[in-house]
Amino acid sequence: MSPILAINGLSKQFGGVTALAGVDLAIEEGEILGVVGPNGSGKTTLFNVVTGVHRPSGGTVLFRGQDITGLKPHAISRAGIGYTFQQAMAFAGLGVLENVRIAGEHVGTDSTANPWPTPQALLDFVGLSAVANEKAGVLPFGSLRLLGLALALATRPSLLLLDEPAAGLNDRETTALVGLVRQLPGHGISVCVIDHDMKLMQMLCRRLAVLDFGSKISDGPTEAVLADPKVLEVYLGGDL
Ligand SMILES: Nc1ncnc2c1ncn2[C@@H]1O[C@H](COP(=O)(O)OP(=O)(O)OP(=O)(O)O)[C@@H](O)[C@H]1O
Repeated sequence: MSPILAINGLSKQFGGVTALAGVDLAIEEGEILGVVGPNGSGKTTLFNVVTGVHRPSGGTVLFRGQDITGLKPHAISRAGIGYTFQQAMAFAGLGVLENVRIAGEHVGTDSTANPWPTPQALLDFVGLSAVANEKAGVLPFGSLRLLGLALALATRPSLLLLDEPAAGLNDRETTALVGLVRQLPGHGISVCVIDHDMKLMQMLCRRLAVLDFGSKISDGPTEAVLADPKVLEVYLGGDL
């Protein structure tokens, strides 16, 4: 099967800084792929280029075989790529359910069956039904993260990019999040996740790709990648 996302020779310069230096990466249909790497290795830039926040300096991004390189974020969202931010993004003054409703209005949909046909169904899925009518701004941090996931899912992605989804969550909240994300491929949603937490990545991902100074240095089954001498060298003295 061809990959849902094919990244070829992707590069990004910020002035004199090379954030991405010719990255090739494929995300397969139905997988949960992890992307790891030290601070500043280019992970968020990779997501920002795929989602159209930044234009690449070179290379291409194919989504389901279509060239989406350099398209605007709304066009990429409409094509079916969803994104959660490191900071949960919601309208603080609006209700939780209202936030999900609005997120679902501002995107196109593809022809795939919608596993959560209503905003309420999405809130049930992420476990926030009890606070449906609360203002988003009063939610505790962990719930705000779950709302961020619901907002991304409301855009009906077939590929979801998660940027440090468990940052700041306690163990119970992280376990809940892992349980939700693992269900996504069963709903037709492929996932690519960035995180520094290797335990989380081992729970979520059968495959990892590792970036270092903007280049991919390893890519394969999670256990093999974590034992790769090149990866161990990068993380020497770190938290691997
Ligand atoms: N908008 C920008 N302008 C200038 N430089 C940038 C910009 N965004 C990222 N960079 C630089 O590009 C490099 C890669 O940064 P990026 O945020 O992609 O790394 P990262 O792997 O996501 O890091 P972290 O794990 O700390 O989030 C860094 O040197 C960073 O300073």
